Amino acid sequence: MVGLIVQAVEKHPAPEGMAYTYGTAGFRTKAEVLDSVLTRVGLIAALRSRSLKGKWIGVMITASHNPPSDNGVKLVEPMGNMLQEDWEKLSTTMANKATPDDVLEYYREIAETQHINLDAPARVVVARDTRASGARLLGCLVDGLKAAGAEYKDYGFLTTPQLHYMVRCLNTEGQYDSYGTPTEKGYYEKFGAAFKHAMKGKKPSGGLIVDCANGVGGPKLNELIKYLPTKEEGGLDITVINDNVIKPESLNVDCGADYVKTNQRPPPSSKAGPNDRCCSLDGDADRVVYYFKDSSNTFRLLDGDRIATLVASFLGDLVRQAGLADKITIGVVQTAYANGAATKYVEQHLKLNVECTPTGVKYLHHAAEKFDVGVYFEANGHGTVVFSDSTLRRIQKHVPGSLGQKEAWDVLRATVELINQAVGDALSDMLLVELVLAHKHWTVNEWLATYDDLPNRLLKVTVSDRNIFKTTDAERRLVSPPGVQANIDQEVQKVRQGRSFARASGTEDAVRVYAEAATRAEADGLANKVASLVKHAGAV
Ligand SMILES: CC(=O)N[C@H]1[C@@H](OP(=O)(O)O)O[C@H](CO)[C@@H](O)[C@@H]1O
Ligand SMILES: [Mg+2]
Repeated sequence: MVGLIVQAVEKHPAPEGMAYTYGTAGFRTKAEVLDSVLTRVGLIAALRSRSLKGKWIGVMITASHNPPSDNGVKLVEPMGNMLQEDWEKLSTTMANKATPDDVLEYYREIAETQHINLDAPARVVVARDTRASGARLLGCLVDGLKAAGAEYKDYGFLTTPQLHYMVRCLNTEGQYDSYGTPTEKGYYEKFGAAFKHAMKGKKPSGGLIVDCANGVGGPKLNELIKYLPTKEEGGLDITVINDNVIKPESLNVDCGADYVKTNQRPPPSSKAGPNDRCCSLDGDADRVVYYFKDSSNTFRLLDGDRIATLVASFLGDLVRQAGLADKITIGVVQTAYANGAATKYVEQHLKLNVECTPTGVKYLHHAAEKFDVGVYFEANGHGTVVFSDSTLRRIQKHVPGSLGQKEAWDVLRATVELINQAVGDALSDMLLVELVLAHKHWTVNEWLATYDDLPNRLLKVTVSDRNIFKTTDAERRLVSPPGVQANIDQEVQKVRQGRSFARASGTEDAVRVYAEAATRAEADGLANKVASLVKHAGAV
């Protein structure tokens, strides 16, 4: 093994002057400087699996919504969760080891400090999105896996959530909590059947246009459609657009969830008419946002906040109608970027608990796990619903007291199956939204009418060192640099329904400023004021 590790690391030398960090989205940067990282990640994945007695660990090669020339890699824990924080640190240190000897030494050090038996089995499952650099990076990863003596399964192209699904299925195979069959067909069958069952013959209103960002979600959605009830059977009428994976240079270019959310407009290629229901996935299909043009041709976005409120209200209704209201509590988890109107709607109208966490799916997921049913979404469309084990048992064991209760209970159980609980999944989330709209007999207009978003603005400010901006209270207040928060508070007081905060981005070299207020002019004015406070404070 020693010789093999040295050989693999020698084959993929680390470029000089690079500092890699395992961040919110794993390692992510220009694809051309990632070879050495992938080989080292192969070693880390093997160690992580060995530390968990040979449980399957996932490795996904993707850079999600980033440009085609980027790529990235992230590790997936056995139940399909994001990598544990202490292993993020080990991964970062390993990725920055320069020479084969340094790598080998650190490999042994991890084994010693983590009490890992290096002869124990290691199992790793791998997949990638459709980027041109994916095949080469897979080769670098496999060199690391082989050198560490890991058994590995390569699923080829998958969406990120599909890979999470495989990991969870492989680790629960044959157990009481078996998640499903660890094959692509198994994934489509599970979610297709759950959708059909939960729909209970309800008819969707109108068709759905799905923009797949020219990413891996395109071919996977085209496959999933084969497992859904057909249009003739009263199923969904889905039109797939931007599903060209033959030209990887078109990935995320003028299309996809990030484009739509950031630019607040449909992809230029969209031919949707007024009130046509549209949604966009991102490049690895773990995010989705809905939108439409209203009768006066105004663009209307239905983002992650809207999906969370829609789903929470539906689950609340089902739990009540099934006679489970006093046994199951539902909570909604958001970040500070959630629109204030969405938070108010959940608290005052849906009468559910809301928790706010720092940015990053791992924080939301963790907070959601504390509720019986935790609905979490970032405003940008990444999220899902998690059910605690005891809640799942309570639902299974429930004895409905009437025919009406039984109907709701049936739909509730099928809805649980439809939700990818391992991780936010654009395909499963999309089916969930379609399910709720069909059950409520709602068009996008009724969905939009549930509350009015406060006008808001998100700005990026470049400063010399963003790390001096430190926050508290789920990133909503600055504690450093001193005095800045007091100035922000003063500006917020000057506008109606004002709220604003500044925090250092975890994925870009910038400070993000968010502001919302009663009117567009007030929101823009507040954002600009706070941005200049940040700029000034960051100039030192
Ligand atoms: C305002 C915003 O959208 N922030 C994004 C962005 O994080 P930043 O730390 O804000 O750069 O990337 C994260 C990873 O994809 C995502 O989880 C998060 O929602
Ligand atoms: Mg993504």
